[in-house]
This record gives sequence, C-alpha cells and structure tokens, in this order.
Amino acid sequence: MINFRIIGRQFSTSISKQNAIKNVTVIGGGLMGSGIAQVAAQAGQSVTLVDVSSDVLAKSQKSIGANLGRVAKKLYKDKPEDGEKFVAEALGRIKTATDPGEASKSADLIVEAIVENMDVKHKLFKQLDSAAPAHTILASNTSSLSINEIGSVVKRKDKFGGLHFFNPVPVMRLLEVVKGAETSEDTYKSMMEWGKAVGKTCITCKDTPGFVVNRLLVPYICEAMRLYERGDASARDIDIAMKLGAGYPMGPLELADYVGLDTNKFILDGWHKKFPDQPLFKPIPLLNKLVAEGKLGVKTGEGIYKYDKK
Ligand SMILES: CCCCCCCC(=O)CC(=O)SCCNC(=O)CCNC(=O)[C@H](O)C(C)(C)COP(=O)(O)OP(=O)(O)OC[C@H]1O[C@@H](n2cnc3c(N)ncnc32)[C@H](O)[C@@H]1OP(=O)(O)O
Ligand SMILES: NC(=O)C1=CN([C@@H]2O[C@H](COP(=O)(O)OP(=O)(O)OC[C@H]3O[C@@H](n4cnc5c(N)ncnc54)[C@H](O)[C@@H]3O)[C@@H](O)[C@H]2O)C=CC1
Repeated sequence: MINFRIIGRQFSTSISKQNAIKNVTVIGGGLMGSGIAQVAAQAGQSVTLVDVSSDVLAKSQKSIGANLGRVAKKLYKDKPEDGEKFVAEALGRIKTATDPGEASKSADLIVEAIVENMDVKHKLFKQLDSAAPAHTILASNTSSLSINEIGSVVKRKDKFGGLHFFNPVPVMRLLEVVKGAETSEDTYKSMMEWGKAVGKTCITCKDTPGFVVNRLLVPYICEAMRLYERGDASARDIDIAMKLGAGYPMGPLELADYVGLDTNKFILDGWHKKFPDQPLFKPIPLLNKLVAEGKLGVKTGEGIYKYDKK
C-alpha cells in the first residue's frame, strides 16, 4: 500500500513535469498561426513563430500587436499604462524564425498551422520529428484532414495529436483536442492542460472528419449556399434568419465569406472525394463558380457579398 502510494506520487510528478509546456513553436504565421502565437504569449509562454516568408512574419507581428492592444483595452480599461506593459511583454515573448528545424530544438510543443495540404504537412512533420527533442509534442491545427494520416510520417506517434483552434483565435473560446489512434494518454492530458493554460475551453474529439464543429458547421454553411443557389431566399435574409432566429453572431453566408470560399471549397471537395455517397458533401456549382472567378470572400473584396477594399 505504502509502496503503491509512493510510486503513484512519483508517477504523477513525472506527468506534471511533462505537462509543463513553457516553450511553444508555432509553424505558419498566417491567420491562425499568429492567433495561436498570441494566446500562448498572452499566457506567459515563450513562443517561436515560424513561416517560410519573412514578409508574413512582419505582418503577423503587426497584427498580433494590434490584437493584443484590443485585449489590453478590455483588461486594463482604467490603467492604460498597465495595458501598454501587457502588450510589450507579450510581444517580447514572441520570437520569429524561418527555419522550422532550428526553431524546434527547444520546443516542448509544436503547433502546425500551415497550408491545408497533406503532402506539405507530411514534409514538414518529417523534418520536425527528426529535429525536435524526444519529449516534444507535435500537433496539427488542421480543419479537415485526418490527424492519423498527417501523423503517419512521424516516429513519435504517441506524442502526436490535433489542436484545432477557431478563427479569430484570440476571441473564440473553444479548442478541440483531437486524440489520434496512437496518441498517448499523457500527450492528450498535456494538450488539454496546455489548452486551458492558454485560456480555452477544451473538448475531446476523435479523429473523425471535421471533428465536432466543422462536421456540423460545413454542412450547415453548404446547405445555406444551396438554399441561396435555389433562390429560396436572398443572401441577406438567410443571414438575418440565422442571426435573429437562431442567435448566431454571423449568418452562414457571412461566415462563409469570412472563412474564405476557397477554404469552404477545399474542405468540401476533400470530403466529397473521400465520401462520394454523402449528399451533404456534394459539390455546389455556385461555390465552384465564385472560387473560379477569384471571388473568395472578405479577403478578395468579393464573395457572396461585396466588401469595401481597405
Ligand atoms: C464550409 C467551411 C467552413 C469552415 C471552415 C473551417 C475553419 C475552421 O477550421 C474552424 C473555424 O474557425 S470556423 C469559424 C469560427 N468562427 C466564427 O464562427 C466567428 C463568428 N463570428 C463571431 O463570433 C463574431 O462575429 C466576431 C468575434 C468575429 C466579431 O464580433 P463582432 O461582429 O461583434 O465584431 P467586433 O465588435 O469587431 O468584435 C467583438 C469583440 O471581439 C474583439 N476582437 C475581434 N477580433 C479580435 C481579434 N482578432 N483579436 C482580439 N480581439 C478581437 C473586439 O475587439 C471586440 O471586443 P469588445 O469591443 O470588447 O466586444
Ligand atoms: N482559416 C481558418 O478559419 C482556420 C484554419 N485552420 C487551419 O489552420 C491551418 C492554417 O490556416 P490559415 O492560418 O487560415 O492559413 P494562412 O494561409 O493564413 O497561413 C498559412 C501560413 O503557412 C505558411 N507556410 C506554408 N508552408 C509552410 C512551411 N512549410 N513552413 C512554414 N510556414 C509555411 C504560409 O506562408 C502562410 O503564411 C490550415 O491547416 C487550416 O485548415 C483551422 C481553423 C480555422
């Protein structure tokens, strides 16, 4: 009995040591990667943000600074000097780099948020697996690809999983923690603890298409597009309906433009290829047409709606 307790205590100490994630490397400095870097830095962690492009990194630092400013305004309403200190300290915790291998060497956790392409992710994870220390957890922020398939190229399958954030990362409170077939219990617990440490409410997901949110959200957005395409209601009315009738902060068509119609199409096409009999994943001619015309939503100034170019 005594031995059991001692062993138990030693065991839990070793787990909590393993869970102490202090150094985080985020690969991909785009929309999601910059948000993930921001929330980790806000939580006091040392962050290395990596991108192939130094221009992207410069833009990310600028947008992180601006978004930290929005957070500081809220947190330090009556103490602007404290707000400025908060922003400067958080920014000071973020280093940038262009070499993923080098940036992995001191990481406890690496979160990948690069382009949604299996081959590109495989190439990166092979490199990270050989460069990172043995204890480092590797995670993908993929929206729609299989965690097991992404992780098939790494040797440390027990230390591989999914950490799926939502856009905009600093505002959306959910984190989907995805357990792959070989993700160990220790890795899963570390990912859950880290998610809480960066201020998110975590849910546990299996490696099923779209996990929880996107499995529901993608068909919902697609059904809204089909409704609009059939002429059953105007785009504005569909969006008003879901905002006022169902309490969503954005209507489905606004959200499609916000996420990017190319992303919508990419996910739908991938799932249609994998599950050709599922009617919810069938191609949408309107979506294909808009994407072919380069009308990708807010980012290009036009999608389902038109936007003022800034
Ligand atoms: C078919 C395929 C589709 C799926 C594609 C896959 C993608 C994925 O894998 C998963 C996803 O991310 S799906 C997208 C999930 N996101 C949503 O659903 C966003 C819905 N929209 C919203 O919540 C609000 O409109 C929103 C928060 C965006 C904006 O809110 P408002 O309209 O009220 O506008 P604001 O007044 O500007 O913002 C509200 C408060 O939030 C602060 N804020 C906004 N952006 C920020 C940012 N980036 N960083 C820090 N703070 C930010 C803003 O300052 C404001 O604060 P308060 O003034 O204090 O309220
Ligand atoms: N946009 C969204 O609403 C969401 C996207 N995701 C997922 O997050 C990931 C990233 O998406 P976004 O941030 O929207 O894309 P993004 O296009 O804004 O950013 C991707 C960045 O990765 C960089 N990159 C590409 N290959 C690289 C490599 N080998 N090494 C280092 N950097 C590389 C690119 O230069 C680019 O800056 C994707 O897997 C996407 O499915 C997840 C949740 C929401």
